[in-house]
Amino acid sequence: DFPPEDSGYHDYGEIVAELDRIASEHPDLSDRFTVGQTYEGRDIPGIKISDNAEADENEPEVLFTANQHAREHLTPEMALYIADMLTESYGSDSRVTELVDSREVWILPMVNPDGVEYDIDGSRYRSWRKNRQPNEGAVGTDLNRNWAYQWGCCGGSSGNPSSNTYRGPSPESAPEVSAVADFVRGRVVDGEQQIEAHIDFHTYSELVLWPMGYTYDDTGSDMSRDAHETFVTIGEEMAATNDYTPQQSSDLYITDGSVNDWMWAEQGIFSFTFEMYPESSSPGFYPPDEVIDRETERNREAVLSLLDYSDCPYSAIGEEE
Ligand SMILES: CC(C)C[C@H](NS(N)(=O)=O)C(=O)O
Ligand SMILES: [Zn+2]
Repeated sequence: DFPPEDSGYHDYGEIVAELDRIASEHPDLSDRFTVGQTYEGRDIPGIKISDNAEADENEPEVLFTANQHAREHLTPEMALYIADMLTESYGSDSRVTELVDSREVWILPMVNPDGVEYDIDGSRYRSWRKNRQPNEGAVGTDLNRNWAYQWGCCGGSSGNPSSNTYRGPSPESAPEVSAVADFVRGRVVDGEQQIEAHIDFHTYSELVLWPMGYTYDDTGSDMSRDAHETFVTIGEEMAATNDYTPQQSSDLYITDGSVNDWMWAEQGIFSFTFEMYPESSSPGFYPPDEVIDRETERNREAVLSLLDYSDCPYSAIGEEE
């Protein structure tokens, strides 16, 4: 568990309990689900938020994922905030009500629970990033280098099992990545991916990032000019609401096998990364729990804006689909 002074953060059991609480308090607006198991056998928990949540209605879908990286403990709090905000404000905030009625929202607050539990199970934080899957002589695959698009292509990951950016022995070798990827592939209905947009929450640096990550090029065979313009327009609009810095992922550094590149290039999903608070290494990965409310609420408008655009992202640049 977290130390007493950080008891505001939720460990794996507490995240599951919170999702169960939300589902029991709002049975008409939510549906609990699991996308699969981690290496150590934990269920990867999820909640769907929508009116008639149990039904698959023909509405645009949006996915929020968090905690690919174990030590980034502010990120499951962000995902929990979204689930709470959408259910609590339903019926009182007309914008939220409209969005919940017309969208289907999938939330996976803790994609790497094995890593999270390992990070917090000692007398001090371990600064653990990867999952807990053993490799040759070292433990852990970096989930955000294990996705199957351009995996290991471009020097944006490591082939050394002890590296913190170890890409794994093969794409989707991490059960956590294959479980989430399978869930997303499962949202292709009659050949059409129902998920339109996605945010993967990380810490830290206060950035809004969009693909591609494996190349510095703005456009190419996997990123048309219209798609690039749409990413930039929506990304900059979201950054204007939370005062993060908007940029292409590769402007930060080259990554290969990242979730954003796979979501966009393989599934056509407008996929972003939010690097949350703080801006710099103090307090870095372990801000005090007093910042949770402020730093999750800070992204409220950005989340609502993406939900808005999800019925037609290209409308951001005045185009039809
Ligand atoms: C999304 C990418 C470009 C940045 C991310 N940074 S983090 N969250 O690991 O510090 C990462 O290295 O995976
Ligand atoms: Zn991260």
